[in-house]
Amino acid sequence: MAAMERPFVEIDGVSMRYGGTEGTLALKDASLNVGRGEFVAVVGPSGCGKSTLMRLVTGLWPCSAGSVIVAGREVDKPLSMAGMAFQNPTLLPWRTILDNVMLPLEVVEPHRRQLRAQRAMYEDKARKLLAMVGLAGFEKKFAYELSGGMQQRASLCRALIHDPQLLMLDEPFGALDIFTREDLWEQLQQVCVTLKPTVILVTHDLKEAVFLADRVLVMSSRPGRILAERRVPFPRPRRLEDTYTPEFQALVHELRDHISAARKGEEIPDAA
Ligand SMILES: Nc1ncnc2c1ncn2[C@@H]1O[C@H](COP(=O)(O)OP(=O)(O)OP(=O)(O)O)[C@@H](O)[C@H]1O
Repeated sequence: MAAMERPFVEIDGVSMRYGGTEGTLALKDASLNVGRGEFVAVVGPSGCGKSTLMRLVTGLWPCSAGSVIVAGREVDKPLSMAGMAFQNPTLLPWRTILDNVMLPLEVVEPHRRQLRAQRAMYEDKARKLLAMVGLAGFEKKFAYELSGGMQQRASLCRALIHDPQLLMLDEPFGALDIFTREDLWEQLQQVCVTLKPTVILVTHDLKEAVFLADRVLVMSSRPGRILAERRVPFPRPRRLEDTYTPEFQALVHELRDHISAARKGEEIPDAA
């Protein structure tokens, strides 16, 4: 039998308290693993610690207890290998869209070293990513000239430009209308099928979680920990029409029941 591959992200017994011993306990004894190339969605009640979990995995905050290991290494500083996109696209207003997308290349090695000599190659790559999300022709525009959805697509390209092995998405489509959001789900799915990064997506949208993820993890109310997980059995590529099937809707409802129970501090016994 082939040896089991070590998970790409290993979170073991992590606790996190903001603001000293009397501060807010955001996470308590949270554990989860994510396989290399796996797409995991994290859902849960508001304020349960989802964004905190993202900050720990990317090394933006240290954990108070437990360990976070990514690609076999303990995370003890910000992870440059991760690509990140958040609810707010945070594009720099004085840079063109192309230059915004290329920003991580100025920071992350080995790209930083190679950028000057290979600028044309990197620009070509940025253009291809922009084209993949429907932004061909907008390279020289500034953020204020783009709609919110277009800015969000550009921020997704910026998260992907340095071929991140790990993609961390914290409600990246939360501020968008449903049509733009669904459009971006399909584009993100396409990007993931092509580039195969390991992805952790935080979302409040259960349909989004089931459409995109290989596995959905449900967190408890604060202090957060993983209460339940569901593997999403639907084959890829998934189509928006699939979201109307009884199987898809049943899974969304099951996750909703878990979150309702979590909000009341209850736990649904695992049927599996
Ligand atoms: N910088 C901070 N300082 C102090 N407390 C914080 C800080 N960031 C988050 N918290 C607290 O930690 C808890 C978890 O916050 P977090 O943002 O991780 O939750 P979340 O699940 O992402 O929330 P939401 O779903 O509403 O976005 C909350 O009670 C929040 O008030």
